Amino acid sequence: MPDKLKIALLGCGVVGTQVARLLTEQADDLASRVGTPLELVGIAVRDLSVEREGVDPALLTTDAEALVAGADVVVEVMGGIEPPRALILRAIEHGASVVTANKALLAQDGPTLYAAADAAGVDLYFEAAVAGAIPIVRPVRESLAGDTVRRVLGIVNGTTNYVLDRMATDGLDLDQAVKEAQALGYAEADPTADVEGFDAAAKAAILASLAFHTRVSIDDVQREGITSLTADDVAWAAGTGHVIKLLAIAERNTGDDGTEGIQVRVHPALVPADHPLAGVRGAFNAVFIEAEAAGELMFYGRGAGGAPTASAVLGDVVSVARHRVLGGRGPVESSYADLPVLPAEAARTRYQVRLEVADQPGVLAQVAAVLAEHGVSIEAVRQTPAPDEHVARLLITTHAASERALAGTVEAIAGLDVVRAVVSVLRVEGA
Ligand SMILES: NC(=O)C1=CN([C@@H]2O[C@H](COP(=O)(O)OP(=O)(O)OC[C@H]3O[C@@H](n4cnc5c(N)ncnc54)[C@H](O)[C@@H]3O)[C@@H](O)[C@H]2O)C=CC1
Ligand SMILES: N[C@@H](CC=O)C(=O)O
Ligand code: NA
Repeated sequence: MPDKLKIALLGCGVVGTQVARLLTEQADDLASRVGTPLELVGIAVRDLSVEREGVDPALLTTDAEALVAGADVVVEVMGGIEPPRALILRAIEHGASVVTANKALLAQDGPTLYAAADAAGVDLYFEAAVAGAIPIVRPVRESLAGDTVRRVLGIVNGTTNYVLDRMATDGLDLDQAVKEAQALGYAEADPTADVEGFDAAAKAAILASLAFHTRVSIDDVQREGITSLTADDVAWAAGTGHVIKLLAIAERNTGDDGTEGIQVRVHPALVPADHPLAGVRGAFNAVFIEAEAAGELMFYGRGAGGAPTASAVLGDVVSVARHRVLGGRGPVESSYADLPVLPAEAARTRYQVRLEVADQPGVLAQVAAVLAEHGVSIEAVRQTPAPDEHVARLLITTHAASERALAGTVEAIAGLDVVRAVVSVLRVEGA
């Protein structure tokens, strides 16, 4: 048994500071759980002069390469693609186990890192990369390894969930709610990765790879953010018994030509108010899984923040450290299925389409005819009063239709003389 394990920490920001704190404060407990002491031997930072609360300045270094070369376990919480990618590969080359929270890197180039870890026989763990503190990587990779996952629906971005929640509860518009999220430290100064769905898309790619035993990169994920949503959309959703959530969706599906594959997408969707995901408020995350034998499962908790994310990182550190003490490595994600990622247009969903039309006889028949021509079946139509007596507002809910059919339908409806505006088109999920 090694007399201690040397831990190198790369990055000392929101997450890294908390990882350093927990490694120091819980040193005795961690040593007991692992079977040998964990010694934090250094922390790679950009700027040595920045004061970091609770962090021993003597541990700081700007030489990340040298730090990595001497470590047993490397914890990467720098973020971004380079230098983390090169440093992780270097750590693996030196025989170190790696723990990372870097979803952007894993979603872009995970297979290179997994292959390197396999070749070197070391662990590469990343629980914090998906839904922060929520144990989801390990349950999907290990606990559900004997089952067949059909579908994963996740609220995996805390910033956008907070923003949508504030729009729903207090009628804030998007900009106001984003500013609030920034003030509370949820959103970055540049919130693009959150509000445009890139962060959720990276997590969707990782989750889909694990759930379906295949390889999905962020480029395979159809992505739409929340920036086109208005306070009116959110209020309408409530009026129809729904809440709007930014969902990461990964599901098995069959393409138009009968090909079995998967679809992975991120977009805002109407979720029925009685669905478990509808109750996920504020900056919380949740992942809802439908598996053949297990049925429905939901994992809920904090998906962001220094301490919650550090909790997931430390859990991984203990796991990989235990493997080093006992010899060998832990379970890895299996990737054998080689399921194709099906084109987005073949995805089938129910939709709510809101229209403003001329309030005159025959309008409904014209709109219904267009839907019928495109093979889109209507589930319900509701007419609501409009401020102008010559205008009617229609809310059409469809049965499941393909994205392609719906897009053609909406284009044709927008071209009708009697249609003043297509106010919104939203998918309905989880019904
Ligand atoms: N903050 C959160 O709530 C969560 C973060 N993550 C992931 O954790 C990672 C870290 O995130 P945060 O701590 O929020 O970021 P941060 O920006 O607060 O901290 C990153 C730290 O790494 C340092 N750094 C960056 N490049 C460096 C370089 N070349 N050399 C030396 N130091 C360098 C920065 O100076 C900074 O101290 C990211 O991959 C992020 O996606 C994952 C889940 C939640
Ligand atoms: N920006 C993310 C946090 C990290 O995963 C979020 O808002 O959820
Ligand atoms: Na997690």
